[in-house]
Amino acid sequence: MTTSPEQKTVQTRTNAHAVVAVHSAKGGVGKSTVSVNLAVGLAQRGLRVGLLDADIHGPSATLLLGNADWPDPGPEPNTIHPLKAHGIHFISMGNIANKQTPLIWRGAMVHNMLSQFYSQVLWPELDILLIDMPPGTGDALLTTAQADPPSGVIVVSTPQELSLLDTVRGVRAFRDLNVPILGFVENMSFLSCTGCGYEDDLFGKGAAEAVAEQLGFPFLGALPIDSVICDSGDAGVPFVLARSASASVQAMNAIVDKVHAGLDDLDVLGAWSLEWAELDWLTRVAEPPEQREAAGYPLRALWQVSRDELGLMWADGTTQIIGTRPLRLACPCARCVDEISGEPLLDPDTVPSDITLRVVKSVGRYGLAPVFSDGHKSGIFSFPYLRALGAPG
Ligand SMILES: Nc1ncnc2c1ncn2[C@@H]1O[C@H](COP(=O)(O)OP(=O)(O)OP(=O)(O)O)[C@@H](O)[C@H]1O
Repeated sequence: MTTSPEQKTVQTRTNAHAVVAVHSAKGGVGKSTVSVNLAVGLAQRGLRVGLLDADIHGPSATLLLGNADWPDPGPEPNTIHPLKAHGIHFISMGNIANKQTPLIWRGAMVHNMLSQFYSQVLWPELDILLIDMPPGTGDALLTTAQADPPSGVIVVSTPQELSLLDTVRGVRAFRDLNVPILGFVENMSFLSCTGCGYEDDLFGKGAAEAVAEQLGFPFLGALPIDSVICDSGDAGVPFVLARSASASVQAMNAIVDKVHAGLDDLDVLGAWSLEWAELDWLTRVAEPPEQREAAGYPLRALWQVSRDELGLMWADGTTQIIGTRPLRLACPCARCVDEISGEPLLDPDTVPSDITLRVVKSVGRYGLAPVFSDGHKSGIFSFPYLRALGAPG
């Protein structure tokens, strides 16, 4: 994965309690099919769901959701409203590009377009924003991580050896960005004969599950090869909406239930944050929901000590005070630290001496994501990393 010089901080208007990426390192394995059905399935369970189709070269959401309308313009120049379909909000290049437009774009153009999906789409408040990632581990992955660091990633793979090799590569890329893997979905797992029910393990059913187990990640479920999945995709009606007892609909619903339960476990839906203030900072204290402490959450409170100092109280009662500039200089994200060598990439002279914070958001159960006043926000600071940053105050 490379950082091109054109890449800049991405401003975002996303307004979601949780951002979850759906990724497959290999193309055509059914990642968009899983994304769309997961989004609609979670909406059926009462969540406010958005879907950002980040596959700029090969957008699918427009077709799979059956809405090819142009987005309505927003009240401010260069802003648009997301589209709606089957109870979710979504945006896709397929709703913006002319069908005849060849989508052969350079990395920087993809980055710019994707950044606009974050900065110019007027997302409503969402419980969860799913990002349908393009295949591979290219620039889109970095743009996504910079714009709004995902709380987790769902990995989609078919069971073939070749697909799994790529999948492991993709998992490493997310691990380097400190994004936790929420689980694996095995698509096109087997072929079931609608006549006699005979199952043909065409590609080696269970291989993706075995890899998930080997790597220590949850397995979310397997989807069969089913013409209903393909036909409903072509018809723009997600198959999870079918009121049928078919094996694929049941399997998809089981996957949605597991993801839903996983979001609760990760506490991403009960996300909390601390808004920073220029004045009046003594009133700025944020406390995580009480039940978290019982569940072993390591942080008891977060507060603004002064204009440029952040206070943390850990569950064992110790407090720690960290200056906002040292915090910015310690950012562990892929733009500030070389992913492979671990060498620092951030030039300290580029960090303003009077830097402060705008907001500090919780990320799952494992850390905090600060948004700094210079616009930088791609760093996820795990709790152990934060604790190691400074002696208790
Ligand atoms: N389990 C399945 N059974 C039958 N057809 C499927 C299944 N999963 C996906 N498909 C079909 O395979 C095609 C590719 O699926 P999809 O677009 O979801 O893959 P993708 O991984 O997102 O592709 P891309 O790499 O282009 O982003 C679509 O026509 C879809 O309907």
